[in-house]
Amino acid sequence: MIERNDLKIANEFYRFVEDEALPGSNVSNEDFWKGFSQLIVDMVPKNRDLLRQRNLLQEKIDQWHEHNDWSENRVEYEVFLRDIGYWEPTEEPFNITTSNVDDEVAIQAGPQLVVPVNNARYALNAANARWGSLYDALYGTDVIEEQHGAERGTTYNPLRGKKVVDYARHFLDQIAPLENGSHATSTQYRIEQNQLVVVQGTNQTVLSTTSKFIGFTGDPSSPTAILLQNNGLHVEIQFDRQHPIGMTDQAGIKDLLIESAISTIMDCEDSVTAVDAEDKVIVYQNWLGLMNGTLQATFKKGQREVVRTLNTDRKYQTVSGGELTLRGRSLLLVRNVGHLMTSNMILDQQNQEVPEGIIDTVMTSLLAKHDLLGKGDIRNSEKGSVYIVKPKMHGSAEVAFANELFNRVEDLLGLERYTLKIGVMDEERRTSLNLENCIREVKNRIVFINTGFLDRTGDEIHTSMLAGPVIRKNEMKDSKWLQAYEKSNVDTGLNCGLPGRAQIGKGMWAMPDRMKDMMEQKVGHLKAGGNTAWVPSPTAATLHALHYHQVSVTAVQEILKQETLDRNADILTLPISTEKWSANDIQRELDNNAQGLLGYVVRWVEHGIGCSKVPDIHNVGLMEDRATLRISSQHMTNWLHHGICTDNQLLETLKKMAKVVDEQNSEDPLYQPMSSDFDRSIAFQAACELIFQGKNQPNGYTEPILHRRRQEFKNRLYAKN
Ligand SMILES: CC(=O)SCCNC(=O)CCNC(=O)[C@H](O)C(C)(C)COP(=O)(O)OP(=O)(O)OC[C@H]1O[C@@H](n2cnc3c(N)ncnc32)[C@H](O)[C@@H]1OP(=O)(O)O
Ligand SMILES: O=CC(=O)O
Ligand SMILES: [Mg+2]
Repeated sequence: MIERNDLKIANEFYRFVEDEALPGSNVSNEDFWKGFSQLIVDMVPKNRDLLRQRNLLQEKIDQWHEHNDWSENRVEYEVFLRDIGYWEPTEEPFNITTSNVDDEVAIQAGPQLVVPVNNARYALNAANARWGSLYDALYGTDVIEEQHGAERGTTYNPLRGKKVVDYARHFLDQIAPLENGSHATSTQYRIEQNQLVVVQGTNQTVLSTTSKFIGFTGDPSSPTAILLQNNGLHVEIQFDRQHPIGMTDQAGIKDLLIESAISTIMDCEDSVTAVDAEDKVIVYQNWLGLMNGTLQATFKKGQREVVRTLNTDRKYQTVSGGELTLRGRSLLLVRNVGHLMTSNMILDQQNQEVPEGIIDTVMTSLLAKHDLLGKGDIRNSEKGSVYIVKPKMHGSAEVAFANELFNRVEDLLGLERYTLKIGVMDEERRTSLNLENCIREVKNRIVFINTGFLDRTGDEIHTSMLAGPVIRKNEMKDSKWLQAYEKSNVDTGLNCGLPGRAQIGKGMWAMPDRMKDMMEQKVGHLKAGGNTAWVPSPTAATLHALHYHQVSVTAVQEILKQETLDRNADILTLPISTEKWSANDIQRELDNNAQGLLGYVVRWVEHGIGCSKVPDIHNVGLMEDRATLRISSQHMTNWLHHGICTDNQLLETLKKMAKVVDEQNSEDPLYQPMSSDFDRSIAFQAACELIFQGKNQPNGYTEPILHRRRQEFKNRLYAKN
């Protein structure tokens, strides 16, 4: 540890700050450490008080459930929540005033990709996922069904290829219909007298709405690309008659390039494993590389060595002879960790670990200053803003704390007030109930609210742990509280004037391989008023982008604004079940939760991987992160507490499913089977602790156990080496 300004700082982190973060930031080392130290003195006690308040409220809620039956006393329950200050009084209506927001957040409706920022290869891929190939996204996923000769196979399947092309032509007909005929029969595209002319054999036609054609590349008589715009999003038709696909296409089309991940969240939180200075420096280094444009990843794909860097912008000629530049990369936001955890990277004046959320805000802002100063060739925010997503806040006092922290960090780094923007995750019940007050606390800097329904489900289970046994996991998405929460979130966002300044976001699609289902269901997010929604991969971003061409979210929001909603109806309908499940149903539920939990935890604790695709018992690969772990662990804790299962049954289930997970990972040479020694397996012990100690975990969070167990595993590794 290095001692500086009354702080003890882990050497690795200190060197990163001194050698990489501060140089070029226009902040002197002296001012930085002095200011950071004072910020810690002032802010840490407030952070601790907020956590104490969380615990106090949870204790009161637990006591209430011990003495009352919620289903018989619903009104009393609501009064009680108000009395203890869990449910806050509302004040006068207001509108947010956030300014200098990039169009990607303020105006354009489209997909939001999330990626663990500590994985440079994925992070670069995500930043570049602003544009994606529709042909690849269709050919490579189940959107085109694998049947009747259209299977993927090992070599190119022309029948599957034809289905892809048909789908894409149909999409063009939807977003840019022709005055006559269909894109399906087009044989040539060219530009004549500033118009896009579409030839169909001996006939020619134009677009029904000619203004949808906004640019091109190449020769007007034989362009290499045609740029269309619809609902504020772009699509590029690409031509190349020498290309293997283009040469088989009657119009020479080789692909449709879709504007896809309009924004991307670089995640430092639930998809990341970072438990010490060594891990955190990688997180910060990657974010710095994205902010100054120098991030690079070199890796092998098959036999090929790939060097991945950030894409440059895209240039077109306009119809009127000018030049048009479109951004080649997603607008990047960064998700900090929440208020809960502390980090051994910095010890404060009392030798206590400093809250990691405070360090994250200081560091991710300092690193983003490299973008604001615009020294590199590549810019993130053209409007000079830094976009920080703040997760897991409980109620308006915690949001007010974040606001104060942001003020302090702006002062520390010499940034103008409200340069630091905030995205508020609506993912704890105390925030859902008090969302309007939460938004008010950051009304000058808020750029999004987002229904993080996964954490929100975990919080729902933990908060009402003592109220009764919860419904089965898969029933949650149709439950009353969840529907009410989603509606209330949109309604609050509209009433606080978010459209035009900030996003109203919807949650993650957690089945990365089920793209056909996503195409059928995720359009619902737009119809419910969300102008962005989370996707787990670039391919999902490209496919989900099609929804924003089909539905104008602006029009939907206009209609919703006219409606009046009783925001509170059903939001406090607890997901408690009175069903008598069969022994078989109970076992299947336990098996499913245990498999997902173990499959995720083993990779977290022993491999340092914070987001994984883990098969459920139906063999559907599910995106698992810390929020889904919070659900599965709390669910099992709840059933155990209410005697739906016994300790022994749970332990035997975990042992049985550990063998299944071991089998699933058997091809990984670095994998250590849990079942070879359950007592010695740190991952297995972590899994048990998450469930058997689940009632005592703060708000049901999994971080404290995961971090401790990962540190234990790392120590064992270092001791061995
Ligand atoms: C509740 C919440 O908080 S949700 C937010 C947290 N969740 C996330 O951030 C989800 C992020 N997604 C992921 O981490 C991954 O998609 C997973 C773990 C779900 C699946 O990963 P894998 O099993 O490796 O995916 P798969 O093998 O199908 O695809 C890998 C390819 O897709 C790319 N890819 C997958 N996900 C992403 C992503 N989110 N961003 C960028 N690229 C991605 C990889 O770069 C890789 O391509 P490459 O070989 O060209 O580099
Ligand atoms: O962060 C997202 C969630 O669903 O939780
Ligand atoms: Mg979350």
